[in-house]
Amino acid sequence: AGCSQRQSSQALFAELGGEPGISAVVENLMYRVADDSHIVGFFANTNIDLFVASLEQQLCDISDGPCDYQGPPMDRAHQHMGLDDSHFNRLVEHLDAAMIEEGLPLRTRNRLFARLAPLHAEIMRLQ
Ligand code: HEM
Repeated sequence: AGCSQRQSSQALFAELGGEPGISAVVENLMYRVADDSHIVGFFANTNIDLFVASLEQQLCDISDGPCDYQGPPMDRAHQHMGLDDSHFNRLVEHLDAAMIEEGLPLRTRNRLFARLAPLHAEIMRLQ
């Protein structure tokens, strides 16, 4: 019981492995996106280095890490891309698979998804 109490009070950022952990997950995610013909087209004109840096910063920020997300709000960042739930769910599946492969336990993955879930409405707002 002592252990789980300590674990539940640990910042999500630390559970994710800090910046190296987040960056490993994001890199793993990008290989999966690159291999997925259902969504890779959205990134055709994207500067991947900038995208990766921005996503890492956002994940650090929402996991209570020492970062301030400096990118555009999620509705503007994704406006008029024609995204629907099939694209969103695919990205979430890849993110989960990436976190599993990087060794993150269910509870950590679920904690991150709980913080990403509210972004769904924002991302879909201007489609
Ligand atoms: C929880 C879901 C998502 C999160 C947290 C997220 C996060 C981000 C972030 C942080 C950026 C960078 C904004 C910038 O600095 O310019 C971004 C841009 C982008 N996102 Fe997402 N995104 C999500 C869902 C999706 C989905 C489902 C797709 C398509 C399958 C997608 C495609 C893109 C593309 C193509 C860009 C780059 C736009 C550009 O080239 O400037 N995103 N997203």
